[in-house]
Amino acid sequence: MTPAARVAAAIEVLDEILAGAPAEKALTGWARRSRFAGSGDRAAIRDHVFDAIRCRRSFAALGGAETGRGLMIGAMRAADTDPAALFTGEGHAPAPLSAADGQGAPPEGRFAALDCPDWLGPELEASLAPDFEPVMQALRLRAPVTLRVNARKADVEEVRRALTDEGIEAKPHPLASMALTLGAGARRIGNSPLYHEGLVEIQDAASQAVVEALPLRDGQRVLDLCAGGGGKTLAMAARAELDLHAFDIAPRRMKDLPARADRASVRVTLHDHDSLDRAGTFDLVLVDAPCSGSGSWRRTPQAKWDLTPERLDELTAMQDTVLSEATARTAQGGVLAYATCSLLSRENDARVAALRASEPGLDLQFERRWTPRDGGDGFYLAVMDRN
Ligand SMILES: C[S@@+](CC[C@H](N)C(=O)[O-])C[C@H]1O[C@@H](n2cnc3c(N)ncnc32)[C@H](O)[C@@H]1O
Repeated sequence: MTPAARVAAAIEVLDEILAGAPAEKALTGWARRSRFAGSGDRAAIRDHVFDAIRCRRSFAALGGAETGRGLMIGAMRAADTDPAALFTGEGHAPAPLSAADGQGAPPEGRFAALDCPDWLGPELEASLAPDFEPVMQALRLRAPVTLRVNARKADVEEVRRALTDEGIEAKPHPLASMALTLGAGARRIGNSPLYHEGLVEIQDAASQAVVEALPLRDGQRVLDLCAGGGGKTLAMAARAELDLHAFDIAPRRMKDLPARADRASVRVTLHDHDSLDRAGTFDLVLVDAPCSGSGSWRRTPQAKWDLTPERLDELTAMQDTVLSEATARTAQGGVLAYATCSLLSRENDARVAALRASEPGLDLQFERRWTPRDGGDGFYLAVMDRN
């Protein structure tokens, strides 16, 4: 496909997303209908689409309309490229610009220029203080692909060399000891034997840093109470000889965890409600809570625009519920760890303060925050001792 045909395809996909389709579904649907497209085309179209969703507000202003076409015109203007170069109408290119496209103008106001929803801007700014603008700018850019080397099976240097032999550039990431950030060739990682044999997992560097900060020791009985796909479960398993248990309120989210654990050569006991109730208390309980995901908006940019004040209220209520469940499952003398990939104080330290006000006997050992400026997703971690 020509560069212009890729832009035309991105416009088609973006229109579906703006009409309410989830981004992944719209991209997969387009790929199924377009067998002529190669993997390079699909990757380029995906990049156009995700870049445009991340910068939806500013690109729509620059492009003169919040449509697929307007966003792609805006994207080109944001990159100081004349859209007329690709909007030619020739072959499969988008139609030439006309009066109907409007003029476009720079986004009005600070929050619009930062691609931040107006209603959330003040709260994000209060939470991030002087980091607000640089963090919002960072959220407008693509996130790197980062691997976690499975310490049970390999070391970082050995994996880096093997990746180089496969033509995939990789370099250590400063946030976590087992993290490798991929450069050229990153898209090939899904086909790499290193991945299929469980030597590496794809995991954000700050997500790895959260697990590295946990006070894990051999022999502990540990519960990952919000296990989801098990990213942090497996990272914990690689750190120490644990008696490791996993639960998620939506059990289907854990469906790949047994196969992933096998591949990584670790053991995890999966629970349903009944077995968890019979399992007693744990030396360490990790709550990787459902949240706004504001720290990972680079990867899931649609979530930035879909979040509403009502949904944020629901999420904080869920965080309080899961934290009080987790406290009850933490042994006396044990550790309760609370993590989110949110940048909002309301979902982070404010939830910990509310919990400690209602549950006496929880001492705060430490809190840490990461933002995309550190090179990974935004994360928050609080580690508490239960006395
Ligand atoms: C941020 S995700 C977890 C991601 C996962 N830990 C990882 O590293 O891949 C939050 C998870 O919490 C689950 N969840 C929400 N409320 C819960 C509850 N009350 N108890 C247990 N899990 C819950 C959701 O289904 C979701 O899978």
